[in-house]
Amino acid sequence: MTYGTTFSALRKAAGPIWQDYTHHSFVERLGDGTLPQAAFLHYLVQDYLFLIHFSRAWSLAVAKAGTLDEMRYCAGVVHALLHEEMQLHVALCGEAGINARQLEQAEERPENLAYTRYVLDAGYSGDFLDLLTALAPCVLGYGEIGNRLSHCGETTPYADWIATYGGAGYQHLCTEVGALLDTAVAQRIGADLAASPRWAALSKRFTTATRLEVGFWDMGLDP
Ligand SMILES: Cc1ncc(C[n+]2csc(CCO)c2C)c(N)n1
Repeated sequence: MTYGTTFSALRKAAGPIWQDYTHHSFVERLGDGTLPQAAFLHYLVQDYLFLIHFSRAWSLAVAKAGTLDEMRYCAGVVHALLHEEMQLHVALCGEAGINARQLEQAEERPENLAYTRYVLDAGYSGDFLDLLTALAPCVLGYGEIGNRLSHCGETTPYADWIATYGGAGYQHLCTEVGALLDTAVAQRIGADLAASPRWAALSKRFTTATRLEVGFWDMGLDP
């Protein structure tokens, strides 16, 4: 699965840490069904809090956007996060007896705090591209994971989660976010991102966010 040329370059520059994220043992155990349910629920509760902050971060992208197209696109992601992705968590946790109020009142783990505030800071202290490169590993990494797990044909209790990220709707979103990134780079930097003075900092942001995704999976295995 490829989601545009900018993502491909950033992913390559991240080196083995990208594989650590997308092939983490949490992910492999979601795929083969051996992940304990307690670990999955712990992850979902933390992820619900994560998504609240990511909704803020995509809202900040609306404010940092340079064009109406960028604004409209990011506003659409905010809507999808608040009304769709978070509802998946409410439904899955509800089945396990955890209600929405309990989700909101859960205590944030430091790994979660580190990641979400890092991304928000990228947006507050930087521009639209800084924010988008910090957001990209989250969206596109889950795209790769969902795509891979949905084709491995294993039966697992986590099939609904896999179907969400491996399904056509989410894969389409990833293609669009990849294109948003390519267009944003083309409009601000030009054809050759890797040759621009901003490459090192943008690549570092992407790699740091990827490291924080690895930390999030590690946290998931440690309820
Ligand atoms: C730790 C963690 N990383 C990535 C995602 C996936 N995700 C988060 S925000 C977003 C934007 C578009 O819906 C997507 C796909 C997650 N849920 N939790």
